[in-house]
Amino acid sequence: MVAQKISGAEVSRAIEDDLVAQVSSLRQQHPSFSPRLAIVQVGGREDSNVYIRMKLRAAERIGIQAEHVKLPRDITENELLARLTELNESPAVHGIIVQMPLDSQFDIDGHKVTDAVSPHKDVDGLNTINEGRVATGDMGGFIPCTPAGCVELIKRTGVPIAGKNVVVLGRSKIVGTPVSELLKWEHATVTVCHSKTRNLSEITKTADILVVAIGRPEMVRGSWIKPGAVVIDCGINPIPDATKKTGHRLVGDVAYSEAIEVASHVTPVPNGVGPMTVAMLMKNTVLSARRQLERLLAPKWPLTPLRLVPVKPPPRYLLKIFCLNTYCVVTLCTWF
Ligand SMILES: Nc1nc(=O)c2c([nH]1)NC[C@@H]1CN(c3ccc(C(=O)N[C@@H](CCC(=O)O)C(=O)O)cc3)C=[N+]21
Repeated sequence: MVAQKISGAEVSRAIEDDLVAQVSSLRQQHPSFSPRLAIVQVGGREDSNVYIRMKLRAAERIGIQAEHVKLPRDITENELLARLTELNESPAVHGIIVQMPLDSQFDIDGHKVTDAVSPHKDVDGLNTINEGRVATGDMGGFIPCTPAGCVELIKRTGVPIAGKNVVVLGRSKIVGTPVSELLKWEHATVTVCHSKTRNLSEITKTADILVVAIGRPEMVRGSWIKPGAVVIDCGINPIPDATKKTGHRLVGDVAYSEAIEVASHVTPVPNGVGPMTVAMLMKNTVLSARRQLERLLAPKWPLTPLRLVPVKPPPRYLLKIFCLNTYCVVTLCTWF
């Protein structure tokens, strides 16, 4: 049996076409409105540059204004957090992502950074609030892009997820953990494996659907895969290849040529999960823009007049003086 290749490139194009239509209908209703995405990069990792370029190009194709906020390697944590606050507060920005991993001179806490992005603009779905929503089955926040792309690809195979045995290799914040939760809420029975898991290949052989995100080139061999399984490969590993102009080529975490002989469906690398990550980021950005527009236009009566006046509560000492005054006046009035 030779597996079917699941083309992420094709599916992501279809998603983009749909987004183009959504953006143009938004523009028709509100001509001055444009969805806007800020991509924050600390330092200049070569792989991040490539991914960001992919995101900028996709945004341009769709009609999303993307802004590449490039910050130096020696930026401090506080400066970075301040920059994120500015973007959170800017009404023109609908989506914010901080490209991971940070290429910083300092030891910046990645969780703190992703949590500094407002949950309303967290189109990467990495804020703890959005992660928590996904974990508890509330899909009303933002769903992380690579995991959302994986689920979309599985659904497009037509293979039902409910009741299936899913094995996820990897427990990262960005892929392994959220993809296992999404599939759990799609009613699969999910096993999560990681670096300390014993008898890995025995467990992967039980998977009807195998999702791999471990970052080791071609680690999953054909013999690890159950015949007829769906295999989703999230790995992107450059390996030296003298025949290429760049001196390297990309391989996944799965040995593709072996998997294709055993599985029913396999995602290739490149043109598998990678383009889906980008498409889902664009989808979340358009969703975020629409939500923010709706919030802006929602009728706020009877609070509207109050909102028009920026009311600041008076300082405590003024309140005290006011109370004391009232007390004196009332007391004096009762005396006379
Ligand atoms: N906060 C954050 N959000 C991310 O979404 C995020 C991140 N950090 N860190 C790194 C990963 C990786 N990632 C990819 C984006 C595009 C391709 C992509 O388009 N890949 C092409 C090939 C690209 C190439 O030629 O190198 C493909 O697979 O066909 C892959 C991977 C986003 N990531």
